[in-house]
Amino acid sequence: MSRRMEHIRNFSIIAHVDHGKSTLADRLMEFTGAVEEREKKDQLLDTLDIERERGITIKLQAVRLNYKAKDGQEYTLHLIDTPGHVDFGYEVSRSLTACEGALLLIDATQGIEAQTIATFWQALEQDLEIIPVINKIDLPSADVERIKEQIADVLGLDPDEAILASGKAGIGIQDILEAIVNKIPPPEGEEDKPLKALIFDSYYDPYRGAVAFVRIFDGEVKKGTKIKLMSTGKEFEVTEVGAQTPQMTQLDSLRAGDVGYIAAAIKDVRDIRIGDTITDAKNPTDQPVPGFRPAKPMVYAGLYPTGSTLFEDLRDALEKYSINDAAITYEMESSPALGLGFRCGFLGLLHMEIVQERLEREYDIELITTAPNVIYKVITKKGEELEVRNPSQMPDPSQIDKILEPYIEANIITPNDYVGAIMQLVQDKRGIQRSFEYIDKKTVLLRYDIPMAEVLFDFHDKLKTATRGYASFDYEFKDYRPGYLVKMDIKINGEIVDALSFIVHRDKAYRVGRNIVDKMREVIPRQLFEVRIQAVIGSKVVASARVAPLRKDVLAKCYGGDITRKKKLLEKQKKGKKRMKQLGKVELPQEAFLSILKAE
Ligand SMILES: Nc1nc2c(ncn2[C@@H]2O[C@H](COP(=O)(O)OP(=O)(O)OP(=O)(O)O)[C@@H](O)[C@H]2O)c(=O)[nH]1
Repeated sequence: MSRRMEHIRNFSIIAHVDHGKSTLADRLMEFTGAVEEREKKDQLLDTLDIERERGITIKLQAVRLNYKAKDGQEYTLHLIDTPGHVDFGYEVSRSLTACEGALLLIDATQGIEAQTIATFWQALEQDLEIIPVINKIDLPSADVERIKEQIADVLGLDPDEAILASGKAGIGIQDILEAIVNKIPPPEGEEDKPLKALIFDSYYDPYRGAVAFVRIFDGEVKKGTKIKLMSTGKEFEVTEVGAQTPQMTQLDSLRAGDVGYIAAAIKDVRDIRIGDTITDAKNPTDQPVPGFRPAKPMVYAGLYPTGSTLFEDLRDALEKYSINDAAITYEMESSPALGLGFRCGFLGLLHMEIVQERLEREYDIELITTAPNVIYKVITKKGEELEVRNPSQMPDPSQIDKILEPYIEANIITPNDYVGAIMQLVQDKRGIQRSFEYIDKKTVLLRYDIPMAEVLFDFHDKLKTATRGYASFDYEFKDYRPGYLVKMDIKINGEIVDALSFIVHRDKAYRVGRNIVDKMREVIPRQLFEVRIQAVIGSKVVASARVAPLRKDVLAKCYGGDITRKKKLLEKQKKGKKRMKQLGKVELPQEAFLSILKAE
């Protein structure tokens, strides 16, 4: 190891949502002079507006800090940010691979929560040096002793090693920096070996093209280096390397142990795959960083243009949008009911919401989204295995041997008073309890296997309601298991609307069918004729309802006189129509497509 590398430390901050990660990161930058107080913007690490609004970190980034330690030495610290949501779990694991250590932040008023444990395990798997930090000790309700017990009992770490801190009040900041320098080992690797760089994040920059955030394990990269992306074999010439300080700052080179960015006039962000290894095209490494896997969508939904948006507008918007989001997949799909649109794959529901919101806001697109669904695997009687991403494409039951559905492994942490309510809720979601463990006198860690389809929509909300917001929840994909599943179709005035078909467990089919038609009756506006809604399995009607026809024309109320009033009324009607889709004669609002999700 070179002397230079002895003075580098690479670390992340891991925490449950809202335990104060961004605030602490800002404080560390401020303390080390990376940002002046006056130029400090609200939470610098979260760049996109939408993230700021939602208070969630989506894109990983890496900031270089210079710290003069008490031992008199100058250190280069790389703070690697990790996304705070379960949809981005793979990205979290990749950014941890780029580090040698992690600060495990625990809110002193909340204690250990589900995501604390999930990220702790991820950090352990990567063999990171973990420094526990008890945060928000400035709050009167901080209970440091309780947190210390949890650190010992649940995480098996030495509670005396925990640093007491407050990102907000600026307490313990220097202690944290000293611990980073003294406890986290410097990076290993060799500058003389062929280039080996792990991509842990990417983004699209209008000037630089697609930019890769990397950790260099071996070798060196600089402007002019011909690089190769190992998963695809594609080659590019580097135009710029640098680090965020936190501004994008150009450097002469990045060498073993460093963290920074590489730009190489790459037009498509999909060429920069998170987890992939970059090497020198002329002198390649023989061993990529292990653990690469392509981003895999877990949830699919149909996106269809509506209102004044045309199919071409949506296609253009998706093309532009996906330049900046390598995780989204989309392919054209044609629905007899909705016309031309796209079947899009997302990492999870949050990812889907973000995409939808950004398409609407940044590209001025009006959309109808069909209910999201998981990917089913179908084993046919002939023994073939099919992947079904759109329920309406489920093969005929006579050809199906088995349908398999994805399961997640969920961790729920809750005060013991709510255990009964949670068990009830999870049972209703077809969950299977795996373990039950007290993590302190009043707090329980429950582990379940639950079909992913059951937690897709409102599980988190229901859990929060059932526990008055006290329980926390985290999950990861586990495996595929056979389920007693059937396809349910919805008929509107006798016609099946393919975009409303979905897969349901046989035991719940009647209840769900009933609830859906009732829900749809509420949301479908009255029209000039009767609208009949039926839920059917094959040819069997499970439930039905009707929306009575409108009697009066809306304008009839105006007695033909007042023009402005008439205009206003028409205006109002137009607005109400915004997210409607015409199906033959019937108009369906967006809510009707999502009724399925609320029909449990
Ligand atoms: N009293 C007090 N409040 C804090 C402290 N640190 C953060 N907060 C507050 O806690 C809330 C969450 O802080 P963030 O820094 O946004 O938390 P985060 O963990 O980055 O949240 P995500 O990015 O959503 O994961 C904010 O309202 C902060 O002002 C602290 O040390 N003391």
